Amino acid sequence: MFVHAVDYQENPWLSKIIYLSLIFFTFVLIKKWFSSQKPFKNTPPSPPKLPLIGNLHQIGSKPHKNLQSLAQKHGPLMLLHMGNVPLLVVSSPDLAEEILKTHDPIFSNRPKSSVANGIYECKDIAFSAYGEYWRQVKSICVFQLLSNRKVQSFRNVREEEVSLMIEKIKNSCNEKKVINLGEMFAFLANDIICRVALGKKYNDGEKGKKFKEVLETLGLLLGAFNVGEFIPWLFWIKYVNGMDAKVRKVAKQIDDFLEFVVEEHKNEIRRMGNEDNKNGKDFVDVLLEIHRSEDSGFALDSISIKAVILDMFAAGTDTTYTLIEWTLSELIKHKNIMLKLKNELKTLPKIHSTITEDDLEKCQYLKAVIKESLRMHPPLPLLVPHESTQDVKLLNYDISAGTRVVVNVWAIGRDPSLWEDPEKFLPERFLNTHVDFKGQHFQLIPFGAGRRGCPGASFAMGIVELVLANLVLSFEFELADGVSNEDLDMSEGDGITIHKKFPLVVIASCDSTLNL
Ligand code: HEM
Repeated sequence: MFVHAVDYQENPWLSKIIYLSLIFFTFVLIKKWFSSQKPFKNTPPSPPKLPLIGNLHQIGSKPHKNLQSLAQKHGPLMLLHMGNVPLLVVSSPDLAEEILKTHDPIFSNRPKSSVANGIYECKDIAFSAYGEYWRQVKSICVFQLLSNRKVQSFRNVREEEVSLMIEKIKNSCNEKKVINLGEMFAFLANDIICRVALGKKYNDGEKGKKFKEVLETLGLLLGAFNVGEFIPWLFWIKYVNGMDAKVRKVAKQIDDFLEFVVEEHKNEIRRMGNEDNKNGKDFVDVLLEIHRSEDSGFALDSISIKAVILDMFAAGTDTTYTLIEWTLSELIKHKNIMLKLKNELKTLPKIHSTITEDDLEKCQYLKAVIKESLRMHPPLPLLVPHESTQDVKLLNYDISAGTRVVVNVWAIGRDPSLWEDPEKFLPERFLNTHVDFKGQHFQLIPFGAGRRGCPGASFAMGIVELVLANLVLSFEFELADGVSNEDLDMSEGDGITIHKKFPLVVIASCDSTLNL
């Protein structure tokens, strides 16, 4: 076969056709290139970003504060780029409602966390992907572990543990001992959750003590920055900087302890012959019952049981104790508010040596104080990140599937267009209003809202109200080292849960006006 060379000069039409085809082809290529670079999407305003890292450098150690400053410049719906990952930052109640109510099903996924994945393969409630598995474990949590009836059934546990703590503080009064209340609240929250979830405190033995320490490490790891989650080709850094090894170690320690607890429960049930013979079922009992039950229609395997139990500690301890610590700190700092609350507690129909939960229903000022504390010091200032599963429009902006979303609850709580004097602690603003934290009023959503909202709010409130009421009624507090109460340092620490930077350390004296 022989192909002739074409003489273009002899055939001018052919050269024109080739020339036009080339122009057309180049035009198509350029268009394609541009559309792959810029999909002509109307994306929300973004701060300028750096190559490779995007806006990662603007997050800092206090993300809620830095994101608030950025939102003040770029608006309440802002798109950042964390390396390769788009991050939508929401800082107004209306937009929070769009995410957590109007488009809730689209935004109910969680981004994959390599730490949670390394512990129980994200089979817990907080980190599992939105889907059938999450729906099943969340519904077990809402209806069988943390329902109002179940929370009520643990009332004696709360009252006993709070009484024990009050006794401990009373004993320190005579000697004018300096006490670290921050630490006491952490032990209290942990002990209550231990008894409710595992059936006993486990704080005497080595295993229990170690578990508390391991949980603290887990909290740090969950809050630690893992660059590989944002810049995928840097995935190997976690192997070099020791993060992967730490996660494996913590995972093993957690599993050793929870496996031991679950086995103990199984043995006890075997000994009794039937789980129904057991008085007062704890969470492990309830989960084992579902595991065994054939008609629940859901296979709860042993990893899921341990993952759900772990969630109760990881999500419930830190958040609850930090709220108690911030609220008491605000009360100590504001003498007039402390007095007003004391007076409300003293007017309860009957003063017991300790207040019980029945009395608390009537305490409107106590409830207002706690709401004000949640407004100013939401324990999780950025909610837990959500992730969109479909493209969606918000305020006419295009939001792509796979975008991470954080709601800056802290910034909403301090927005001067929503709250008068937002930097002042004024519980009165919550008297005579219906504004509550149960996920209906988007200016106050410290527990989130919608499908992914916190299932532990009433459990936590049961503890927080009881502790504060008893402390305020029973004691006067002064700060150690002669610092005046008004000068109490209210700086925030770092981490996903915001604690006080310096724990609340006080000298307590028994309130002389009470006949205790
Ligand atoms: C003052 C105490 C507490 C606060 C402020 C709090 C706050 C929150 C927040 C903001 C979320 C994420 C909501 C979202 O993603 O939109 C959450 C989720 C969760 N909380 Fe709480 N929480 C508290 C106590 C508790 C307690 C005591 C428990 C259990 C004993 C608990 C269990 C959970 C669980 C399992 C989730 C995950 C829900 C899901 O992803 O579907 N929390 N909490």
